[in-house]
Amino acid sequence: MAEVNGRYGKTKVRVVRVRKTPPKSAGAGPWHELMEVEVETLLEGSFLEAYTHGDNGRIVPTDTVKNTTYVIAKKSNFDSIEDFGLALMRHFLSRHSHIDRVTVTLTEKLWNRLTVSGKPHEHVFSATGPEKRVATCVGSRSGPYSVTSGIEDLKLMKTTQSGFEGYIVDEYTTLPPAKDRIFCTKVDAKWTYGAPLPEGQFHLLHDKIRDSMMEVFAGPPEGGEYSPSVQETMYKMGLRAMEVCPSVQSVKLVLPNIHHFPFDIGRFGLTNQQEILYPTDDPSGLIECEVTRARARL
Ligand SMILES: O=c1[nH]c(=O)c2[nH]c(=O)[nH]c2[nH]1
Repeated sequence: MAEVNGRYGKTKVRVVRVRKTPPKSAGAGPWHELMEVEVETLLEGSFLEAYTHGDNGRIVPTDTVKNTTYVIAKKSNFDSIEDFGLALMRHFLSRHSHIDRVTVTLTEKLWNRLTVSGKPHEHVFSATGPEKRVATCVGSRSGPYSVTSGIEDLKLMKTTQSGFEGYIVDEYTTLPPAKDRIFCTKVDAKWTYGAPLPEGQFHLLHDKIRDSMMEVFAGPPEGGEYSPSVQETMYKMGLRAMEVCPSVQSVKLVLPNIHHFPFDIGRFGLTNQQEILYPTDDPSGLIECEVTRARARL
């Protein structure tokens, strides 16, 4: 005997939504808002006879999943990818009683409103990147809905106030201790909200959490703050995110350490105080951390 489990849906559904609202001032044109998002929706439920017997009677076609993504984009007046994902998830759970669980994963490519002659333009935007906003919304019939939000591909570099010393030295160690080095990384941060979900607030919270983590990475504007390792800095970033947003239950960070080696200009009679460097993409350090809120004692 064999057991079967399966889920299916549509991936890489690309949606651009232009939200059109009335002019902000007399004589101005309508005010547009732009969102570009790639959506993946996966369904689980009582349709396994499609796998075992070729019976498609309980299959919502993946083509319909794609079309529904565009319809919900039009019908639901969402402010954030999280609210879009929740609307899509709720649609499938309420429409089809045999669907038990829906997972919607959204990746937003960011656009900035263009400033022209010092004024924000009503309907012209410039692409930013490679930073992306991401979210995964999971809804099951039996349990609470869950939302994990995050940032991917945000490249950061700190040109001082970082070092790495005091590590294990053995016969294979060549790394010199550093009191001053470059700290360059590409932030992948994911945080999970607890119940009740902050629906309608995700956009604001994203900015608040992102800012709080950037503040920790950077330190104060004058003088910054010394980072003794990627490990310590990312732990503090996770802690701060939970501090500024009480509904965040855990934060997971994955930070590569993108190495920048000082180029040896000493050979030419010049000194190099972390001024002339060569970056290497491969290999990089890869450092992960998950910080979870301690449960209150009963
Ligand atoms: O912040 C760092 N953490 C490490 O674990 C490590 N290892 C290494 O070679 N350089 C660094 N830097």
